[in-house]
Amino acid sequence: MTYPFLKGHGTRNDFVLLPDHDGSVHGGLAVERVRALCDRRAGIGGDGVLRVVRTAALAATDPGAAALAEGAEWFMDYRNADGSVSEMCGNGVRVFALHLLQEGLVEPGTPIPVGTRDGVKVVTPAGGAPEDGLTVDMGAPRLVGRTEVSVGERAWPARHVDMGNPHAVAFVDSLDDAGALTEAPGHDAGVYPDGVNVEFVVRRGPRHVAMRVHERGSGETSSCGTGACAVMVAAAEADGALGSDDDAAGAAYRVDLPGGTLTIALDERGHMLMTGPAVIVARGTTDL
Ligand SMILES: N[C@@H](CCC[C@H](N)C(=O)O)C(=O)O
Repeated sequence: MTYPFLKGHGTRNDFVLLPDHDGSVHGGLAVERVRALCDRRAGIGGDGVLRVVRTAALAATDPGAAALAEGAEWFMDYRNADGSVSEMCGNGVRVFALHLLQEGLVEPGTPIPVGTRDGVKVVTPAGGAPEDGLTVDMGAPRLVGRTEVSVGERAWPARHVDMGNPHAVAFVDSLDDAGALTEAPGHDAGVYPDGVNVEFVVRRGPRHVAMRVHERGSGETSSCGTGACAVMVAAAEADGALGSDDDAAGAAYRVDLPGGTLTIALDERGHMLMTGPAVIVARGTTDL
């Protein structure tokens, strides 16, 4: 059986998109199929899969997820490259919205609500061509507690940030300190029973940071949108810019990643607004 796919990326965090509007093709998206599609040598290659399904159609197989997406016609059913499910993908949701726009599945020029397992995220073209920039209302971050991460013999204090999915943000002296990142960094399994995305961060200037990320379920990636938001809020907190006179509200942080740059601001509601590019690079059919 062959079925359609697209390939896209946001700051080089890359995804295989599977159109499955009525849920009839990939209803129970199998772990093995996700792994085969994401395989960089034997498959299409990607950090994850974005199944494009109508929320109404998802209700038949995953009523819990569909209930979280009330009000959104389209649902981003996200899987990591190892087949595991995550609540949210910040780069993925921009690519997903671009796909909806390019296929005429949503009204151009209006905000696009996208259902996710972390609720509805609203995506808006930032001005100009949508490929150049889309802004996502990522909702309010939760600063949960303090923890520790490690690579080999080295350990760092880390901030536990919940962006719908779990993050540990560690400030380091150099991005090289994290080494090759071929394995998941050590972390407290009591704090993160379902695994964690780990960000290593350095300062580049006022409201300007750079980071690397090891993603749960995908390994080191070139970018992570939820991770960049977690880093921004940890940096703003460390700057004393949360809830003070020098409030971070409205002021954007620049977050450099190996795959590009994301801009993240906190609005007056405490919601994070993440802006970055999205690209569709290929489309075709596959029998993987
Ligand atoms: N790359 C994504 C995050 C994808 C999910 C993550 N690996 C997890 O398991 O939580 C992003 O851009 O946010």
